Amino acid sequence: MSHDLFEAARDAMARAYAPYSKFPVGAAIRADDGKIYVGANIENLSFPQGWCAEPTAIGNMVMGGGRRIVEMAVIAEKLALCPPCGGCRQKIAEFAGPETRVYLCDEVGVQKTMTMEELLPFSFKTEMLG
Ligand SMILES: O=c1ccn([C@H]2C[C@H](O)[C@@H](CO)O2)c(=O)[nH]1
Ligand SMILES: [Zn+2]
Repeated sequence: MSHDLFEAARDAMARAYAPYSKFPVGAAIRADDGKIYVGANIENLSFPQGWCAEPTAIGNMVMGGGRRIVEMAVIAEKLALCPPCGGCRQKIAEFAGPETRVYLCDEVGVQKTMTMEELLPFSFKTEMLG
């Protein structure tokens, strides 16, 4: 992964709105249009109404004209690694393939690389709709 994706995720993390958890998360997507789309978690006083960094980045990608995730970086301030939560894995999978790589980063750089198949094995597939 090139350094620009990591730096984009780190910059996005700095813009997180996480006054309740104090757990800022940043995400950066390199999309099929060649652009980088970023997101951070955005919390709410009504706690369940807040959302994760990954869907912010996905929303920015879709609205910006990107359609597929080529690769993605996720970073959190307080953990060595921030594995995407279950809901985020399903959301990422919608725009990714089994070999799409997700880079789990700390403030130094990429610490772990995972494929979507590793993050979300035996996932619900469109074929199952019949
Ligand atoms: O994959 C994840 C997991 C958690 N969070 C956010 C949600 C919440 O604002 C904070 C603490 O759970 O971290 C993310 O952004 N992405
Ligand atoms: Zn999540």
